[in-house]
Amino acid sequence: MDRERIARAVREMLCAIGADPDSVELQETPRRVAESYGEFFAGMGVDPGSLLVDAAVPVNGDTGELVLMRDISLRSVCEHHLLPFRGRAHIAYQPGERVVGLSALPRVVAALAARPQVQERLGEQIAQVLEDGLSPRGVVVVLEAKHGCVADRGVRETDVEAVTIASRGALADPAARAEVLALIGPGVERQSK
Ligand SMILES: Nc1nc2c(ncn2[C@@H]2O[C@H](COP(=O)(O)OP(=O)(O)OP(=O)(O)O)[C@@H](O)[C@H]2O)c(=O)[nH]1
Ligand SMILES: [Zn+2]
Repeated sequence: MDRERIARAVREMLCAIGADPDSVELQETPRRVAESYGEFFAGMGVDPGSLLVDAAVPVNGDTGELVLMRDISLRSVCEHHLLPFRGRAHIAYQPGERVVGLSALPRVVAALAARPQVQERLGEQIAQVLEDGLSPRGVVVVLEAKHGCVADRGVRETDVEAVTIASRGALADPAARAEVLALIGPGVERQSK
């Protein structure tokens, strides 16, 4: 990633809004924003499938029927406004032959989230990487997120959460999927109310 170029663009934006990028207060801001963008978009160029390649865990056939990782932190950036959206990802799969280390799943989420995204595509991409990498019998990916562009500008709905579902194979069946959704339960914020 070309951080110098990002910093130059941020300097230009500060000028465009009528601020002085050479002031004591703002002179480090282009560099800081460039560093932040380095984090936000660290998934650019990362092959998420490679994160599953060496992640197999030998279970000698004892895969269990369902693996669910609930409440994985989700941080991404919307491609429309370059504003953050964040929340939780829940990933369930019915194993075929392969089971991977649990920590591989948040890594796949993080790699795909660290790009300009829309929530629906992010969910579909996570589901597809699992489908391709694990050959599971079924996959469900549920994302729950609050979007900066919905909360802080535009309609300014500060509490709404977007929930999206992507599913594959046996878990695309509504009855099978309902069991997973029941295990995921209501959103954590609603649980605590
Ligand atoms: N489906 C979907 N929409 C998103 C996502 N992130 C942001 N948006 C929406 O993308 C839309 C962009 O709409 P545009 O009309 O092109 O841009 P805008 O005028 O800035 O949009 P408003 O937010 O409606 O003011 C808005 O409705 C956003 O709320 C996302 O992950 N998925
Ligand atoms: Zn947006």
